[in-house]
Amino acid sequence: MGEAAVASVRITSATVEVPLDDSPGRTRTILGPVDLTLEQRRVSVVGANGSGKSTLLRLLNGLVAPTSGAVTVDGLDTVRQGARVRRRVAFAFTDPLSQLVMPTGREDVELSLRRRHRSRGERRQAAQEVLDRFGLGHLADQSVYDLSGGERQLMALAVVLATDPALLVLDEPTTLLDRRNTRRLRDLLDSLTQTVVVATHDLDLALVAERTLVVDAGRVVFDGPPPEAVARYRSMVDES
Ligand SMILES: Nc1ncnc2c1ncn2[C@@H]1O[C@H](COP(=O)(O)OP(=O)(O)OP(=O)(O)O)[C@@H](O)[C@H]1O
Repeated sequence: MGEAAVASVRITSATVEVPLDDSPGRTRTILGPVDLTLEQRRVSVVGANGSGKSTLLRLLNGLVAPTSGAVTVDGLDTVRQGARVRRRVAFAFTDPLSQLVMPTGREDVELSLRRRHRSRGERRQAAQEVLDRFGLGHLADQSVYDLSGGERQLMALAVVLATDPALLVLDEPTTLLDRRNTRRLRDLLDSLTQTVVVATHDLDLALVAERTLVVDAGRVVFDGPPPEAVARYRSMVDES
């Protein structure tokens, strides 16, 4: 596999507001304003529960549209050019069952590959290669409901990586993984040529990045080297 170009993400004065249930017509700002240009191959995002990490991540492939401001990936606007953005940006959800829509992993990987390989035979072969690369070949035909949580999480990752996206966005990818599979996932991320943005509560995983964002109450409160970011986040947790 060749050295892929690093994806360029630009977030300009972006806010995300949601309606207030008890006050019709009024909104609450859950993120922003955020101004960021991400051009590193590995970016991690840390922050407490409810701080806004998932919302920030969801801006990157248009799953969430900014209420004000704009988000572009490689110059493509996530709202106006959403379909093109989503072909470049793969999003892996915390809950793998949000990702796995077919009865088996093999069928799910084949579904991911439907645009790339029109012929059934080619698609089957390409799917097998993806499954083998992830060490999931032996689980390919098992019902996704019968996989363990960790196996399911790895299968969901194989499904999103099958299309070879330019940018991979991972929302807490290790929550269901044991130590061995966490290490496997870390090695896998290491081996990827794609740009990866990962939100995580696993601070060891957060450290395997070139840049780390700390999110607190909807704001990016620190943006810099991972060790400093993790230290900053730890001190915030200790103070609270
Ligand atoms: N569609 C929505 N409508 C209302 N509130 C929302 C919506 N999406 C997110 N929120 C709220 O915005 C805040 C940030 O949520 P978000 O999921 O981004 O946090 P997070 O940092 O990813 O949390 P966690 O670590 O628990 O996954 C939370 O208070 C959440 O309840």
